[in-house]
Amino acid sequence: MRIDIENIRKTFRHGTAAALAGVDLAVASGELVALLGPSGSGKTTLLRIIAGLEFPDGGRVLFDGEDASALPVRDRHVGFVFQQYALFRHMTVLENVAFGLRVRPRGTRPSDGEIDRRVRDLLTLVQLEGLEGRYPAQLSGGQRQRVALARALAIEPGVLLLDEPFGALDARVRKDLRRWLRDLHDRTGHTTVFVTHDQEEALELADRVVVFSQGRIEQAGSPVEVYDRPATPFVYDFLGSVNRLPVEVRDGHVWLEGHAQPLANGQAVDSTGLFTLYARPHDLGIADQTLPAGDALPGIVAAVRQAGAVVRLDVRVAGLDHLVEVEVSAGDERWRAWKTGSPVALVPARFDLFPR
Ligand SMILES: Nc1ncnc2c1ncn2[C@@H]1O[C@H](COP(=O)(O)OP(=O)(O)OP(=O)(O)O)[C@@H](O)[C@H]1O
Repeated sequence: MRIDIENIRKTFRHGTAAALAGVDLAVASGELVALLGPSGSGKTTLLRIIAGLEFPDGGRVLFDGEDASALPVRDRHVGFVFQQYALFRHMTVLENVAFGLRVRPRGTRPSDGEIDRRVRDLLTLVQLEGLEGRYPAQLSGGQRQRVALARALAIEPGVLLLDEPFGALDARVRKDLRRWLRDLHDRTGHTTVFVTHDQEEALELADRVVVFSQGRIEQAGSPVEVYDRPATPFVYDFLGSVNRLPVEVRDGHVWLEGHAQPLANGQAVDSTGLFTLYARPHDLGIADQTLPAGDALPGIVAAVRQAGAVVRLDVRVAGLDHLVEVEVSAGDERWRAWKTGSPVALVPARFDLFPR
């Protein structure tokens, strides 16, 4: 099922600012989309509006081109897993998953045999065969999440909505469930929208990441797009580490304030004025001292840390009140020669400039 969200606005009665200040988003049928953003940015409100648990002040939600804005939850055919809608404690796994089908009106309710067959198929799909008779208290956190997903899938929804589905679980289980959910999605092809404030979860799991800030979409794009080509300083900061350098652009070159040597290895820049240069630690190269340094920024190594396959350096640059973070591959053997106090020359291989 395709979802179109058109100019959705919502202000809560006691809220000071708009929870959603005009949001447009199209989710293609079968797409897996992550809504990512800091706490309070409006992600859950949008998910609840898609589900029909909340109504907007303005704007429309369309399912497959049909206006669903006025439809109540039960007529939207959405399956959802919200943290506050926990499993029923007094029901077994089997009963929990069957619940959505059993409460259907007589005319549309499948037979008992059909419900049983469907529930057992789903438990196989979520890899919980053999646990049908257990109660939620007798399951691990990850198993409970999978029961909740099976329960959401049981009604054969057109859309699956997940609010921080793995939020309360430890890192290891989250990682396993993430891989499992991606696999499940690829097999079932449900249009899925999930909310997370975990960047890694969004980047690893989703086809498309929608970054929220203060009730607005900052950027929507593939994980590679939002990570490698952030549209705004906010997206740069929110998705991973970034260095910010105060620079001036003149004569087609980038100059760090107070430095006589241009930066950026001769890359032509056509604007002029004062900017902040944004560069990820792994996009800052270290010039080989045996070659002419070219346009590079001299600095002194303040710390070297190896973390598995990467090596992180903190570099002190004259005139900057913070250290510059650089990341190189541990496969680059040069790092073994770098010690605290070593002189190095930084070259931003890839960067963005935002006006100050
Ligand atoms: N029922 C409500 N009544 C009043 N204000 C609300 C209500 N629900 C949400 N808000 C406010 O709307 C804004 C957006 O909240 P929302 O829950 O959508 O954010 P979120 O991005 O999902 O955050 P989190 O990651 O913390 O869940 C916040 O300022 C929040 O305080």
